[in-house]
Amino acid sequence: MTIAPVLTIAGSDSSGGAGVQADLKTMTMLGCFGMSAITALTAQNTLGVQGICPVPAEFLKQQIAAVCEDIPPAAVKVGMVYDTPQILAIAEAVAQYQLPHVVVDPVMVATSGDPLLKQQAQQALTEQLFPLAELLTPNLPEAEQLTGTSITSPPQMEQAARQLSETYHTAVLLKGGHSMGSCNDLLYAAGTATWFSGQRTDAPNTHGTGCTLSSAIASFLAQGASLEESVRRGKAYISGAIAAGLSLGHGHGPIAHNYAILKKDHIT
Ligand SMILES: Nc1ncnc2c1ncn2[C@@H]1O[C@H](COP(=O)(O)OP(=O)(O)O)[C@@H](O)[C@H]1O
Ligand SMILES: Cc1ncc(COP(=O)(O)OP(=O)(O)O)c(N)n1
Repeated sequence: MTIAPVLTIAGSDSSGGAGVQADLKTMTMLGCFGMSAITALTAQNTLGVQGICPVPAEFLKQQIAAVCEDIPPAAVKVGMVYDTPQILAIAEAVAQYQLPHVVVDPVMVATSGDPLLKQQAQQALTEQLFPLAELLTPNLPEAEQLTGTSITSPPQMEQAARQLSETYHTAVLLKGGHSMGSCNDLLYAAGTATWFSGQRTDAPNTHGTGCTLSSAIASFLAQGASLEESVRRGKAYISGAIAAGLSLGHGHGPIAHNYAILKKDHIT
């Protein structure tokens, strides 16, 4: 029996909705073998982030080496990274192990408003990590911060995705979850813009949607799908997991990663 191994390099979310926990659930549900190198422990729930305990860069490197020297991943998702030494360690590992299909979710601030990346590390993230990615998956606030522009319309989304793609020589999926209307995402790859439309589910429970989408795309890439097909299937998975209507916690609750095997009546 063979199964595509996928590595997530990301932070731990104690409440299980985002970060490494969301990534491993996603990879498992999509038929991959999930592996992890943890950048930070967060004390977090649906109301916000109460604490962050970063992992030393040397130990992060040791985790990545332990995985790559034994079970080489077929794709890698990079999520929350905390500081510049961690970013340099990841960039070094990507080069050293020639890691394939690197999907970088530029997590800067949680939806709760809590910062997850040290402010001084943004330059290292864009200069060291972005150019190594096959795909970047910013949300609208992240794309606004990265381009220094305001993005409030589909043409502005196209302009921003193109700017990021040309600056960092990589494909960009600009996610529309933070827009007011439909949840349409834009893939800009090799000079071509492709829209992936999505109906908005009118519910506050979207904790971990970005983590889930990026690890779903990495999972499909690991299984040999093209970038466009991976985004299409990732979008279908995230839409179903949100629409399932899981309701947990007192704030922005998590989504149902295992919706495909749950009976609707059992989702509370
Ligand atoms: N309420 C919603 N209904 C349907 N899809 C959503 C909703 N919120 C976000 N999405 C989708 O979830 C994915 C993650 O997007 P987004 O929430 O913008 O990212 P992030 O979690 O990084 O802030 C995108 O495909 C987006 O369109
Ligand atoms: C440990 C950890 N990593 C990433 C996030 C951000 O998750 P994301 O899916 O981008 O969005 P929200 O959950 O903030 O809506 C996180 N919260 N924790």
